[in-house]
Amino acid sequence: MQKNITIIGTGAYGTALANVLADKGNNVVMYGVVEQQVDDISINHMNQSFFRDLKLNENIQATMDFVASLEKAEYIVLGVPTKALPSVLKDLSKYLKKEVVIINTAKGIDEQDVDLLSKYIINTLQPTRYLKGYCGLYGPSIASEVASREPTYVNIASNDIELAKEVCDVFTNEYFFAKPSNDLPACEISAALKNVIAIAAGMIDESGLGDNAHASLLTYGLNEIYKIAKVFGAKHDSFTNYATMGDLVLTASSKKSRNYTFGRMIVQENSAKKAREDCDFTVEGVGTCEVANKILDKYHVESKLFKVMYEIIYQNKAPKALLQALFTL
Ligand SMILES: NC(=O)C1=CN([C@@H]2O[C@H](COP(=O)(O)OP(=O)(O)OC[C@H]3O[C@@H](n4cnc5c(N)ncnc54)[C@H](O)[C@@H]3O)[C@@H](O)[C@H]2O)C=CC1
Ligand SMILES: O=C(CO)COP(=O)(O)O
Repeated sequence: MQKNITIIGTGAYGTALANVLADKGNNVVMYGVVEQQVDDISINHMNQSFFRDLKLNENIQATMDFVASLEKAEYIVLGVPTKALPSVLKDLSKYLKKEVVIINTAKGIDEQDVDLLSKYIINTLQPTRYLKGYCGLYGPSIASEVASREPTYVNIASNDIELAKEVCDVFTNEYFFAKPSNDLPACEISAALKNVIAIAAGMIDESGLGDNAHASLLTYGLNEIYKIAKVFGAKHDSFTNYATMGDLVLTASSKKSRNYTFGRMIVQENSAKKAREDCDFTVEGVGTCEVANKILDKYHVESKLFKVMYEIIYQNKAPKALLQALFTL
């Protein structure tokens, strides 16, 4: 049945998911803060800031009016980067007037409490009494491929498995396949941490270490992610699904990944500081690397990989320290 869905954010992923949901026959409204993107979507049925001349589903509407965008919403997709969530949640708390299901796509960790992002979102919205349920959508899904209607599998994770199944039905169409998971901590911690491994993979590949080293890093990285996710209650069985292994393999191997590309820039410029200054696109792994370091301290978890990535990105350690940490005795 047709659902009323509002997507917050007219960026790459929000737009790709708007297309998925509209192709399924849902009513989709996008809320954006960049006038040129909002106009491009509603007038030209394109979002050329991210997808050049790709034609989007013509039924997608876009607006800069936050209150109007929420009017009919039954489901709200959070399609903004982690750092934009506090302001979006503040506005939602103020303007929500009816019950909604929240579907978060931001891949991050709550920096303030060093805890699950889902906890932060739920705790912020629960006092409104309009939070009907919460899911996270994670998986190997480069936005441009999703927008081009290339086949993609993701997990919809929720503590309420019946809700996860319901939301899977809302998203699944002939090229986008959503599968339910009840392991929110595994899916969301992995979705965040894999971006740091993707930066490391870009560094390893740009250093010309070869495919063996690349695969070794991914294996090492998946084990380190599990070690950290366990602290939040993640189950080992969940580490072969789309949100965990799938997204790690993709993001740490694809030249279309921004985190991976940023890792290559670090080696090209021989400085993470310089790469950060030159980087003008969203790289969630940079912020996540800092919170990951706080997790190691707070929960007394040891991780050579996350530690050295923190030192490289935040403490000016030379990029070659990654190779020394992982590939020397
Ligand atoms: N791009 C991709 O392939 C995928 C991205 N993701 C995740 O989705 C999240 C969003 O990423 P992207 O869409 O790629 O980022 P993006 O950089 O393409 O777009 C971010 C959008 O958020 C908007 N925005 C920022 N603050 C806002 C606010 N307060 N209110 C409304 N809109 C606001 C910006 O105007 C921009 O349109 C990230 O956490 C990312 O890791 C997940 C899967 C795939
Ligand atoms: O998370 C992603 C694919 O699933 C997108 O990765 P990047 O943010 O590195 O482009």
